[in-house]
Amino acid sequence: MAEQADVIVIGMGPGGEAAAARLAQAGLSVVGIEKNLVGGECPYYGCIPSKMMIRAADSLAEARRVPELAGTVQVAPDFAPVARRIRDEATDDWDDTVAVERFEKAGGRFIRGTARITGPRTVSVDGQDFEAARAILLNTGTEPAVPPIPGLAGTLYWTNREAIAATEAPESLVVLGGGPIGLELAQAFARFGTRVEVLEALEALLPLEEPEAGQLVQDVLTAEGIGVRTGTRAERIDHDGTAFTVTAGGRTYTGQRLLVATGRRTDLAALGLGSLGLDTGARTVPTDGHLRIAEGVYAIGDITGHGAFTHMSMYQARIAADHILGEPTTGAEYHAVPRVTFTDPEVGAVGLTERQAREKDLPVATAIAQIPSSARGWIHKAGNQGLIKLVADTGRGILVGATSAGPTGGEVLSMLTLAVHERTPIHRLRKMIYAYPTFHRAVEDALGQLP
Ligand SMILES: Cc1cc2nc3c(=O)[nH]c(=O)nc-3n(C[C@H](O)[C@H](O)[C@H](O)COP(=O)(O)OP(=O)(O)OC[C@H]3O[C@@H](n4cnc5c(N)ncnc54)[C@H](O)[C@@H]3O)c2cc1C
Ligand SMILES: NC(=O)c1ccc[n+]([C@@H]2O[C@H](COP(=O)([O-])OP(=O)(O)OC[C@H]3O[C@@H](n4cnc5c(N)ncnc54)[C@H](O)[C@@H]3O)[C@@H](O)[C@H]2O)c1
Repeated sequence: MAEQADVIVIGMGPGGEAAAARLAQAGLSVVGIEKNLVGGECPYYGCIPSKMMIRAADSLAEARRVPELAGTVQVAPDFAPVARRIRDEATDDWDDTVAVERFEKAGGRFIRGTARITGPRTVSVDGQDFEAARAILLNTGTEPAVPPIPGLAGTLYWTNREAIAATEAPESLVVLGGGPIGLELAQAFARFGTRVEVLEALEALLPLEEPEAGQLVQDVLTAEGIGVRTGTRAERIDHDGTAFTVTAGGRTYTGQRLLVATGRRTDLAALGLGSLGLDTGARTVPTDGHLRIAEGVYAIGDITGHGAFTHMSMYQARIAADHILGEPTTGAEYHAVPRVTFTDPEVGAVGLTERQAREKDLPVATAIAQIPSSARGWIHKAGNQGLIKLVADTGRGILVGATSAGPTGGEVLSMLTLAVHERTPIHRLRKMIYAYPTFHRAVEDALGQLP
């Protein structure tokens, strides 16, 4: 006999956890099922601990800038406080007791296990059956995608999970993948003294973002002593018990550790989506405006393919929960998705890149302002690399995309996110007052270059 609930939440990543708690607080009976840790990738292996590592690494980089600005300083990196902070403050030693109790206090029923959908309303968890009267909500996220490179399987390579749990910075590290995970961790470890090589298969770092941003990050990483090889796909991995050797493009790269940061994968087949008549071979699930994938079945987060970000998971959770509760909701909009890669300089972006805008056949104009040429960038001096790039739709006279790279580039992004989200006319943006001397005044410089 299946146990009844109003809502069954499968996978409690950031959005699933938030939606499950909200629905329970609203008085629905909610079963939340999680096979690993409540909260998902972000608090235990992703955003939060990686940003703690980056915060510490950036403090070292700032200290190293002192000679150019303010005298002398001796820098002796120690990874122990970072590892301790990640273990004690971020992850509670990878223990989710507090999160489980928070959900239970909200009125939810928690089940630890791997769930599988068995029908439009039914779910099975390791032999235990549940039936949802109102909705099933999927938030099962992604796992590291490990490419089938000869020699890799069976070695003790790192994914983000092992890198985040590191107790010391390795002497040397080869990073496969020049996306956000690879670059954030490459720079953080390098600033602690690790000798780092980054191998990226495509011709640019951060290939999904503007090429100017990828080039900027490549220049900065190279200047910091990180080896960056673009257009370099790993062909073979050897491990002799102490070091990894990666063969790529006729050369070899050696590291005490190997970080595989080559993207993420979903496993929709294992979730039982076939029982809903959905394509189990797909990497993501198509959702309607209210995040439904079938009548009474909702999906949120990375599996929806609208951007693998915690803020996307939380945004979609709000809409799905509103809809399940029958509250008014306008549906999801994706024209102004912000994202920030927390390298130094931070690379923030929103909406379309120039290439995406041209692929949509929009009448496109672009403008770039360099941060070092702005008053604040010039004052800032050491560590001032960055740029603002705007992508305008000249037909509608609005910004459809923007990149903000630089010191606090992710914070400067906020005004650009608002402009793209609200489709604010460019002539209105030009009439705003921009505080002097801020980094965001470079936005005004770039606006001035648009036709
Ligand atoms: C190193 C790193 C750094 C990142 N930094 C940032 C950042 O700075 N900012 C940002 O916005 N994003 C960042 N991300 C991305 C972010 O972590 C994810 O987008 C975020 O966690 C949202 O994912 P999700 O909601 O889809 O679910 P996830 O967080 O992936 O959680 C899904 C949960 O579902 C569970 N699950 C899966 N299948 C089942 C099943 N069948 N039964 C029961 N449970 C199941 C899993 O165990 C997991 O706990 C980072 C990711 C990584 C790896
Ligand atoms: N700050 C943030 O918001 C943040 C930080 C980290 C991760 N994330 C999220 O997590 C997701 C996954 O990040 P990611 O960096 O793993 O994935 P990604 O897909 O963005 O980047 C992976 C990179 O690896 C390269 N690659 C693939 N196979 C390769 C090979 N064999 N050899 C060398 N390079 C190879 C790809 O060309 C790509 O550039 C991102 O899409 C992002 O949404 C976000």
